[in-house]
Amino acid sequence: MPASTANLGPGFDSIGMALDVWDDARAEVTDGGLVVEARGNGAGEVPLDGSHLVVRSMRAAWEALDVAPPAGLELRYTGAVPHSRGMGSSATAIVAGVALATALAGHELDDAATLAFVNDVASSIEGHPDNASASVYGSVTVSWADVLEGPDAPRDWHTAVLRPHPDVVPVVIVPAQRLSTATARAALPESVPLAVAARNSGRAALLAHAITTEPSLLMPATLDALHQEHRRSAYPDSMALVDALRDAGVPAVISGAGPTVLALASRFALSAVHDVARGGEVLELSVPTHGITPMSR
Ligand SMILES: Nc1ncnc2c1ncn2[C@@H]1O[C@H](COP(=O)(O)OP(=O)(O)OP(=O)(O)O)[C@@H](O)[C@H]1O
Ligand SMILES: N[C@@H](CCO)C(=O)O
Repeated sequence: MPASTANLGPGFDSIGMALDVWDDARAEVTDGGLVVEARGNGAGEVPLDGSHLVVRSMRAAWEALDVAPPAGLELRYTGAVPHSRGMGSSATAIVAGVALATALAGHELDDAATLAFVNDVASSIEGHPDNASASVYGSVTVSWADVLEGPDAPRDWHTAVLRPHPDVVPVVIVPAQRLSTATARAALPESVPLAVAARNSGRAALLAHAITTEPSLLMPATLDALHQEHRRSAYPDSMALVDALRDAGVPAVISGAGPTVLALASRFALSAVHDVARGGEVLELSVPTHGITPMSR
């Protein structure tokens, strides 16, 4: 399962993009007991019992499938996605759990209906679909729920997959600082004025056009009115870097709930990103055109 970046500016809780950093998860049914092994990012930090996020996600998937969990389970997880940085680690882990459980229940992970199920269940567990859908499908994803109103209404999540323009190079600048999504979400207002929502809708629609077809419009297309300014005090250094990159002509945003910064650089602007972002961990990535990748043993 790949990492992901969410929002891309105005696509709050809707638009995501897969990033070429991969977690690896393997599971085997056993006669009894639970064994969890965690390697790489998260090792020594995440619980190794039934409260592990992947195990919880597997249980939720079996419940949604109306399938009894097996007597025993061995889970081996190797994490490359950094935790609590804005690169979708929790969604990657949730997608892994739902995908593994669905495969163990006998469903083929390259089947469109199975992927739609994994996408729906994983997005429901995460609470918003932007990261999960990108990890499921790869590429750029636009996700929506069947219901438009009522925060507690049951949702069925759906996703359209867009192919990013080949000139768009995602560059992430990953700070050492961590920020949990829950903390970042607590900084957001309950509601916004209609005029602000309308302006943001226009930018989000423009983003879908710019990232697929006309990258020269990415600067106006990545301007967000819903979340970044409200969270500025939670990641002041990242916002200063976003501002500096935009001043240098590079479309830059906060990646997900931060504090990682995402620059959507054209191939010609990569040196500008490196000049402005000097000091941070700068990773030039690609966008995988596939998400969950089943591997035979
Ligand atoms: N591979 C994993 N195994 C177990 N738990 C994980 C794993 N990956 C993430 N988590 C849990 O999710 C938490 C991070 O989730 P959080 O939503 O705060 O950040 P994120 O998903 O990395 O960033 P963002 O949602 O902004 O992209 C970790 O602290 C850990 O509890
Ligand atoms: N849309 C989410 C992404 C992080 O999980 C947010 O910004 O809170």
